[in-house]
Amino acid sequence: MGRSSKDKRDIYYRLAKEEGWRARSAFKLLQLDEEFNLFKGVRRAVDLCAAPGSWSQVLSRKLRGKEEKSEDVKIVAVDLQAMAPLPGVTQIQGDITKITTAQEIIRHFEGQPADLVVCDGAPDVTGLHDVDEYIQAQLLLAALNITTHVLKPGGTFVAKDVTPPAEDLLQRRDVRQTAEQPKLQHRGVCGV
Ligand SMILES: C[S@@+](CC[C@H](N)C(=O)[O-])C[C@H]1O[C@@H](n2cnc3c(N)ncnc32)[C@H](O)[C@@H]1O
Repeated sequence: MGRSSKDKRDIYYRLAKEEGWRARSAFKLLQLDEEFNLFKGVRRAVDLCAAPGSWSQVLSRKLRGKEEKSEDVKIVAVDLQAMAPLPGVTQIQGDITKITTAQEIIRHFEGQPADLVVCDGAPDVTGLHDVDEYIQAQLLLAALNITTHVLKPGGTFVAKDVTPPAEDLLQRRDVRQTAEQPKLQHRGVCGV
């Protein structure tokens, strides 16, 4: 049975279609919110590696609610790939490991730092375990570097797929961390 047939049987795949989420991964963020109350008091957020945009959809719905205009809400979404527009979400197409992309993100939060940074980054896999682990760790390092510039003290950083070296990295950066396994899939870390 092909991958897409398998996916179609997946309860979260069907639920995402029904509820209008762009990807089933929306439920990972919603589950983390149930567990950690992630969005409480959050008005400014960054979504790193955001395409096709289901986490940005969650942020848009949770932070803006039903209000047509939420002047104080700011959501910046970044990905290598272009994304279809979302209400209240500013999009940047770029590579988060590049200094120019990092600078562009940082510019959006100068003066008023973000309350929340999320990163669901997944590089293309090469099939070579060590290489893939290294690239994944580099992506997390890039996300963490950007976070140190845009996140307010006491803000929340959420990232997925942390390899053992990257966990060490978070500890070295003195980030308080909680390992969490959303019901949907993927090992993740929520640093607060
Ligand atoms: C699993 S998808 C993210 C799904 C997204 N959270 C959602 O809910 O729709 C992983 C994304 O990471 C992006 N990505 C991988 N490496 C990146 C990089 N260096 N800079 C920016 N985005 C990257 C990919 O383009 C891909 O869209």
